[in-house]
Amino acid sequence: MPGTPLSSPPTRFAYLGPEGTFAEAALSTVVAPSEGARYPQPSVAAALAAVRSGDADAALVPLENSVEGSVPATMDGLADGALLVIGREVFLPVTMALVSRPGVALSDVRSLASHPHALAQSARWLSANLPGVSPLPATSTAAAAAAVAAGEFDAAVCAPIAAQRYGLATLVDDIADHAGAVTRFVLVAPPGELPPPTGNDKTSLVAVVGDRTGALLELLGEFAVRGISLTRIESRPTRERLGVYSFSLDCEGHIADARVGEALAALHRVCDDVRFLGSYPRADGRENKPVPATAGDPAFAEAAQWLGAIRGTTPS
Ligand SMILES: O=C(O)C(=O)C[C@]1(C(=O)O)C=C[C@@H](O)C=C1
Repeated sequence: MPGTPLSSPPTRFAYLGPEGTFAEAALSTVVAPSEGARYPQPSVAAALAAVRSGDADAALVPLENSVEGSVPATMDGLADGALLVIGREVFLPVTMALVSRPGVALSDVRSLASHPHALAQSARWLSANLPGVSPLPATSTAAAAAAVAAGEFDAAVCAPIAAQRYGLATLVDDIADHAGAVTRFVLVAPPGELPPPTGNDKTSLVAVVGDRTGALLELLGEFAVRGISLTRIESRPTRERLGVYSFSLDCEGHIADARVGEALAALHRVCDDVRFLGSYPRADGRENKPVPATAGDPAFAEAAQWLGAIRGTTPS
């Protein structure tokens, strides 16, 4: 079937670097550090570009966080440019450590940096405990740790592994405002062969709806009438003009399932544009909702046969 990255296993992996990011930790859950080559990139856009140019086979990029929401660079990077398809999702629990050079005390911290998502996840702690310090954005949590090691800032918010990687000392080992935060990463690659259906899959897509009454309801209806549950939906500007949006969404099921295939075909008819971003095994430890008997593959096959018999195209 046309479409997944992982049938010829990727061996060259791009990820949001430098070494010590949460993205690297997520990649290690997909492929052992000893297997394959890893190419840390300065940004999500650069990681996606490395795959599009053929310098890497696949990229592991953050898609959303349970506290801070979606990662716009990934949403937009997958919605635009040459098609990249998700072959796998990874959920990584994230712990935010406050780190500094050895010998620096919390009371010495005058400057601090991290990835905006990490700063947002620790915002309350930082304003309560470092009220005079204005946090500065870095391209990643590990980039902030490396900058602290280089003397550019006094402290960084990063993964505990980044402190080890850059020889930093941990001032406070967990400053996250919400315990149990999780970041969802996706492994993307050029279209190839799809991962086979497992019975517990998700499908991702981006749909651009026209500026007309009921367009979003129409989009949602195509899923609802086929018994398909959505697991995420959010809007992004298309950047064309105000009022025209694309919807990035995940639904339960695999494109090989009749109901999902038919829903996407219906979207293709009613939306201005639909980009299929992959069907892959669900990895958040949850089970897809039971599919009503009227929405299962046998029901679709039986209905197609019934229609074919009426039209005289298949035997009754
Ligand atoms: O900076 C990193 O370490 C990343 O992997 C990026 C990222 C993100 O984009 O959300 C990943 C997980 C954390 O939520 C904070 C930052």
